[in-house]
Amino acid sequence: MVTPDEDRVVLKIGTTSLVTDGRLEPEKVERLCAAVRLGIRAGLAPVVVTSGAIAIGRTRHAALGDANGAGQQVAAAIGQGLLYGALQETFASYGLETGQVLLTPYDLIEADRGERVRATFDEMRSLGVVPIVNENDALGVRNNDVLAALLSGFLRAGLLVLLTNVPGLYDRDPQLGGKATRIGKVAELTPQLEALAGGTVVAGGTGGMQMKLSACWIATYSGVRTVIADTADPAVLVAAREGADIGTAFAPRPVRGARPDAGRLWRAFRTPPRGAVTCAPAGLIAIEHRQALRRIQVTTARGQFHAGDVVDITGPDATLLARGSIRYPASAVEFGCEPGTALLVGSDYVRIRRDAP
Ligand SMILES: N[C@@H](CCC(=O)OP(=O)(O)O)C(=O)O
Repeated sequence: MVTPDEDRVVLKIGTTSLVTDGRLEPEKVERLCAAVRLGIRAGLAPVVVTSGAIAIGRTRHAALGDANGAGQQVAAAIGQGLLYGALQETFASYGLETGQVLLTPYDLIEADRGERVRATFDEMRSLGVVPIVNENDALGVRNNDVLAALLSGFLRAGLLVLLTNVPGLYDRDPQLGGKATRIGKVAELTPQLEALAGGTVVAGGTGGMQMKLSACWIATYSGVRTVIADTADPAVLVAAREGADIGTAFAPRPVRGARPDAGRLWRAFRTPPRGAVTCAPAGLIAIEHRQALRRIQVTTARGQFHAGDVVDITGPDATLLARGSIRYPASAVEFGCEPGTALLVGSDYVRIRRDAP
């Protein structure tokens, strides 16, 4: 059992907040260092997650300008050393020792790797070394918003700050024109809110607002308060920690019992569902109480899923209630299972709505 660590904060900064035309902008790096130093002086233990390796590597090697797949991974492999080297030097000029940690989500999901990751972060903290994290992109490029969210839950951080080049989440995509209003606080992230606001694209980054909202699902379901804010202010970390009105703040989701681990959250929010099962009334109650969903509590199954695949669990009106890994293939659900067979137990799924009907 890991205890919550309110002073630990994860600060994720995107490519556009550090890099312009394929080069690190010294002023932007200084602003990041200033934010981290202010946070440390206020008693926080920041963990920095930075992007930028791919953009820097593309500029360094002419053949990689618009490469995808393995070429993009090579760009990251070239750029990562340059990115970290420059960050380490600038942080040092602010009196801060840093250490580079390259991770994949699986390092947080798989138990034995996770233990070593945790030990490294704990030791860095006790030695006053600021971790500078990036995805280990040479092995496959995913997204740092999501990695930062998984890491914040894994470390039981008190706060996740996602820095970007927009001031927060808007009630409609500002790029569509017309009046868009920043949403200051989100008490509960819902699929409806995500659909409303999720189209906002962050130029130059890999994910845009949609990816940030995926990260918000993961972090808030891990019990971590999450703030999306722009990079303009070095006081951002302290302000976010104090609950000031900056960007968009997402309240952590109250969780009954054990918080979902990184693997369950990864499956619920980042693994495309291979099918869906529809609940009968008794199934709705089972999901509401995070109990096993049994065959008799399901009316229909859709999709060609296999045992272990991720499926949506929906109400009769197709409302998404939960998502998780089903224990039986579609064929067994349709024809073979005994009525009492548990298709998913409580630790196999994450409820998506707080108040399932
Ligand atoms: N890990 C990659 C960036 C991946 C990523 O999520 O980028 P961004 O959307 O700019 O935060 C890199 O260092 O270039």
